[in-house]
Amino acid sequence: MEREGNDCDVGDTSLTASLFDGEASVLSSTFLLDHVGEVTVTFHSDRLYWKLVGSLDNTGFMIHLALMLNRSFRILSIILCIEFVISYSSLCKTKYDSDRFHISMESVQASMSDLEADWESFPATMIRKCIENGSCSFAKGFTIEKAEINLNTPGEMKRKKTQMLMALGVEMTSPILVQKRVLMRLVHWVDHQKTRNEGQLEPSNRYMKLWCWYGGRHYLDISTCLRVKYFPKAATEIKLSEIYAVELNGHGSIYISSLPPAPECLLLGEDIQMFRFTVHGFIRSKNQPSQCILADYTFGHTNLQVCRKWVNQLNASLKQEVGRPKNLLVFVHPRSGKGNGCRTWEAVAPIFSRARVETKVIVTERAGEAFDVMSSITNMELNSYDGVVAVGGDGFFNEILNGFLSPRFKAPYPPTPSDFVHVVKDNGDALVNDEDEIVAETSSKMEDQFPLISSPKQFGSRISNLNSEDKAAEFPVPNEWFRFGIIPAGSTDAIVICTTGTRDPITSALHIVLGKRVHLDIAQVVRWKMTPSSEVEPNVRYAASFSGYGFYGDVITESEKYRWMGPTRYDYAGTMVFLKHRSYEAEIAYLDVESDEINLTSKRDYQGNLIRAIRSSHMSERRICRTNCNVCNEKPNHASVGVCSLTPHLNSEETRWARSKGHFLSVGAAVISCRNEKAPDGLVADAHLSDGFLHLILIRDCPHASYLWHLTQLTRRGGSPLNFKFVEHHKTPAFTFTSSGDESVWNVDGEIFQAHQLSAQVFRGLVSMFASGPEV
Ligand SMILES: Nc1ncnc2c1ncn2[C@@H]1O[C@H](COP(=O)(O)OP(=O)(O)OP(=O)(O)O)[C@@H](O)[C@H]1O
Repeated sequence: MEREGNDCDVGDTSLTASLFDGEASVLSSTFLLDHVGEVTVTFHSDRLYWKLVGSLDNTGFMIHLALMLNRSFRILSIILCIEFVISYSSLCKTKYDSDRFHISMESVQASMSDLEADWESFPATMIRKCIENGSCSFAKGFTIEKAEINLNTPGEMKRKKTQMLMALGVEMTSPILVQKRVLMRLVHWVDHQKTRNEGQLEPSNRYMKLWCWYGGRHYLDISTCLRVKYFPKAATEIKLSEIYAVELNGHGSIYISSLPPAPECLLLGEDIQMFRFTVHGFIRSKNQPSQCILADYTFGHTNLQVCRKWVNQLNASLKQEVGRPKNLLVFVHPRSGKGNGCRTWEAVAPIFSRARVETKVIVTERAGEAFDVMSSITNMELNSYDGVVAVGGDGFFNEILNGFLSPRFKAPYPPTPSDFVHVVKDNGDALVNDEDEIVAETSSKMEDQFPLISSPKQFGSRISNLNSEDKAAEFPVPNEWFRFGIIPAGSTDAIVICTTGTRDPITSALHIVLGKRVHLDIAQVVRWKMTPSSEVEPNVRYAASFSGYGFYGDVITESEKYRWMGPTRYDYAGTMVFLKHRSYEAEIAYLDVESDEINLTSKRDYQGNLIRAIRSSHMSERRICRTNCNVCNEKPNHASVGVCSLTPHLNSEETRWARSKGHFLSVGAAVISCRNEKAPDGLVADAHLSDGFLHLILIRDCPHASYLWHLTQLTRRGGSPLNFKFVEHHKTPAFTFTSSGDESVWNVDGEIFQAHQLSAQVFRGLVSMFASGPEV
């Protein structure tokens, strides 16, 4: 086989951080493929290999010390630092030979004479010694590698060494990228040698591991070194699934750290001009595992073809990654949250362009625009997208969701008890989205001052548009392929926190371009209203996170008056509403579903509800929703098809209507946990993204102080907001609500919805999100 390339060494040169909006940092590591010393790349004409050895430079060392000193255990830190510095300096004094063999272990030093006497016999001698002595510990990824690494001798000598290594049977034969792991394998020469004949060593394949490198001379796994824990900023291995882009960077400078013996020279380095390519990936924040931090690895090589080959091969592999979007529709709400919508999009847009995801961006100019676009877009056009991205808050996402579902999702209205006042003639069979109803909905929304629809005329034109186009192209809902993404820019961002585990635009953007997928329950909330002609008029709204009446409705109404305050308006409005302490009379009927998990007590009186609440708070400790959540992935027992498969708990044989009646400070129905920065565990810590249940939380009228205590519990991590006598918590697939006397309004995903009579149900996993659930 023609041996076309070189064995190249790569030096980790710089770790720079730049802040993203004060929340996430962008990390950039630069590696260099050349004869520098730390990372080896063995390049064959048909296959590529490299080994990366990360380095902790002096800056990293100093930062590490500073961080340690900053911690509260000062004395301990100082002792450790002293130990560290002593060990560090002693390590720095270790000699190494002129061929840059980095020997740091005594057992290896014993072989120095072999090495110095006859370099070319060194690998063979060393390997033999390893076998004979059984000293694999020092040989592991260590000694022999260095024989390979040390090919920075120019000319004839290098060729000789190469030939010798090949003669030793160390030719790399395993194709890279086969295992969907990349960058590439740490070639481990001595691992399996005992089972093989001496002299016939073959490399075993290991995932790339970055060996931290102290002082330019010592290969040490720093995470265990000197009893000081160090987590390198660069990933220790990168899976192909974690790479979102690879691109050629053209000719440019690469900073190479110097590798002279003296430690002070580590600060020195030089820029070398060469061809470069960058692998864009991410690492996880060590404090917050859900948060992804961009990590770019830039490689340089003097030969452009080498870079091209790498880029092409990596891109070819990335193309085979399933589920990655290619074309997205993006809505940007410029005034969302603190008015950062556009800036947020600008910050993440490069991630999309690097990943070669096409985006059609619509910056909204008014409330309701995203709804109009989503509801009027033809199915044919929608089919050309892999999903829709909302750059904004929960309310904005809700608008897009409603625009998407209203004209397309055909489902029965929620079930109601037989005495529910407005039983619709075809209760259970009616489909919510016929044209007449959409028009009726329009007028109702106008009445509510809900801003989704600008004018009935405009909506009328949408309907005719749908009529002609929809017949041509089908757009099934639920739709496995089509997904929603949220780049958080709002005031609360509860949906994004629950689906990605963090409130970070970079993480959300990565979840989108990497094609993550998680199913999300959606609540259908129907307001029933008598028209002047005495007809019952339903008005449907979909909610992805929370619908609340009373306190929650009053807060949203009040906060709208203070929108100019930005996100602080919720605190201000919340305080005002809390001080008023208003309760509202209502009757709630909910479907009580028999299930092992949720039927915790047979008592259904007031006290019984208390017991249930306590037990369910215990449950929450055990079954928190997370990435690959077992509860969300559980298949329902009932094998139902079509829309019925979305309401598995309604099909359960053991269902009955239970009721609660009285004065309530609030009535809330949470689809998901609704975690946010104010309520770190959310309203319901054990709510799941896709279990087909609503969490009905009824707060009965109670003394002011008790209510304050309940609210305080909400703001605490590990608090028990449901563990109160006046709190009822029911896990249900459907409920109805009827108010009497003075009325509040409903707050549906942060938007006002007026309803005196309402029925609701949840559709399990109705939509898919570009997210993977929280890493908890
Ligand atoms: N260009 C616009 N101007 C004014 N309002 C808009 C515009 N675009 C969208 N909206 C409306 O603003 C409402 C609130 O938006 P959004 O949810 O993004 O912000 P927020 O209320 O600050 O955040 P959160 O919902 O997370 O608390 C949405 O319901 C949407 O209808």
